[in-house]
Amino acid sequence: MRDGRAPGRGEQGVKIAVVGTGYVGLVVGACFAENGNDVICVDTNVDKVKALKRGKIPIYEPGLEEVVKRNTAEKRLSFTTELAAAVKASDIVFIAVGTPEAEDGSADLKHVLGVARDIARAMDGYKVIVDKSTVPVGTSEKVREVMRKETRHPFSVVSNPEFLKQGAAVDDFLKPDRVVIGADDERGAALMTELYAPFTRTGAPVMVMDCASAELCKYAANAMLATRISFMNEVARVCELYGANVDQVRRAVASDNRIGPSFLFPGVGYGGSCFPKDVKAILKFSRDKGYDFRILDAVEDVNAQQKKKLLQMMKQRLRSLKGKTIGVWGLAFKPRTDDMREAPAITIIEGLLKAGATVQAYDPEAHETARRIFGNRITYARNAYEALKGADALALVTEWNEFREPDFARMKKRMNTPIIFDGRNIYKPEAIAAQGFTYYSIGR
Ligand SMILES: NC(=O)C1=CN([C@@H]2O[C@H](COP(=O)(O)OP(=O)(O)OC[C@H]3O[C@@H](n4cnc5c(N)ncnc54)[C@H](O)[C@@H]3O)[C@@H](O)[C@H]2O)C=CC1
Ligand SMILES: O=C(O)[C@H]1O[C@H](OP(=O)(O)OP(=O)(O)OC[C@H]2O[C@@H](n3ccc(=O)[nH]c3=O)[C@H](O)[C@@H]2O)[C@H](O)[C@@H](O)[C@@H]1O
Repeated sequence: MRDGRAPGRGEQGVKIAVVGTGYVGLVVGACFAENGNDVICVDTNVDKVKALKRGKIPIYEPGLEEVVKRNTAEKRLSFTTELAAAVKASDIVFIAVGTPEAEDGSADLKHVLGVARDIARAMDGYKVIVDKSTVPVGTSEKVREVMRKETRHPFSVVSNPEFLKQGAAVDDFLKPDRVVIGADDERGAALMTELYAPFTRTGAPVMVMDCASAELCKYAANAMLATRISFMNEVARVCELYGANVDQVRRAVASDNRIGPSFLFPGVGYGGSCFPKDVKAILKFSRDKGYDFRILDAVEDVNAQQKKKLLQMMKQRLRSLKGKTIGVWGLAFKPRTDDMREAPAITIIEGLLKAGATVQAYDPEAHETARRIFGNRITYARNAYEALKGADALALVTEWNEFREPDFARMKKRMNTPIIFDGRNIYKPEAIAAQGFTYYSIGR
């Protein structure tokens, strides 16, 4: 302990280390500091740590820069590559490193278990080791085993899955719907409940359970949300076959209190770093025990088809894509992030290029990420209108706010032919037709 106090919340808050300073770790570290705790963020990426020390945030996440800068200035938040020193200086150590998809679809635990081993080697007394990364059921036990081999000091292993969404991460973390704490001993559970007390003043429940249940909560929640999306994408397909309007169907279905409105928007399929890999992982660890999670097989399959949907629509309506110029609005997997992991835009753009089209793309935040994927195989416009210069059609892939009410006359002037393929159903078909555009959307 840095000041000899018992672990837990004192006048200075809790001493915390967060290992892994990515989309989750940086938000978690900054927000715990915001609530008065003393946080050291650790990452092996030297450039990232250097940049953070200079106050440069490596990702785009609304509101994060302000929280990081304030807490760094007030010396509650610091950054390092030295894991051992950070562990020694902390009572609670969060593991927030990546758990990418392995070749067989399982979550690759090499980073999590490697960090657990390094933490154990650095221990100098009782610590709570908290797994924040999304990990399959049974991982807490694996973490315990790895650590027991390396240290004689006592420790608690806690599973504390994270439910934040990119683009709203700071808000989601500061005002969670619930906090899940998986703990197999009371000491760890009590310290974690105390740590989260300031986040649950508005009445959000802290749910304490065994580690296995906590680990499964995360996958069940993500898989349920992914299921709703694939379900509505299938409803949209049926709407197309019968000339029904998926917007009207969605609103009516959503108004049932038992169903609710969230995550029922049809589109170009779900992307991001989590739904695709987490659906695959739950399928895999269910199958490992001989259980076939059939619904999720379908969810995955529907999503893979849906990612190609806009491309198929363009191929069908424009006849040939060879030699055509397509303006693409939106590259990130969702608005308010620069992240393109598993983004539908990748499938769509690769398909367009393969078919011989030229792509002029615009995204408010994701150009740097996109350059690492496409290099100069596409062009990056300075604004939404520039992406339409001489375009034979617009493909709207991500529903950034700035695309919702564009200057249609200006768009038309820029385009070769005024055709819009809307992958997110953000425009009203009648209104667009009145502006003189030919308009195609999903399930309407
Ligand atoms: N991105 C999201 O919105 C959410 C992600 N999660 C889960 O949180 C975990 C982390 O995800 P992201 O933050 O998106 O990943 P990320 O890839 O953005 O960040 C991971 C960070 O860990 C660092 N790292 C890797 N090995 C390390 C080591 N040995 N020591 C120190 N640092 C190390 C990397 O350099 C990187 O900065 C994953 O399990 C993910 O499924 C959970 C909820 C939301
Ligand atoms: O485990 C995670 O990493 C996180 O995964 C998702 O968060 P995130 O991937 O950041 O973004 P979402 O808002 O869930 O969107 C995921 C994808 O679904 C798509 N989506 C979402 C909602 C909808 O109605 N339709 C739809 O196609 C989005 O466009 C996006 O591609 C979950 O919402 C978070 O609760 C969870 O913590």
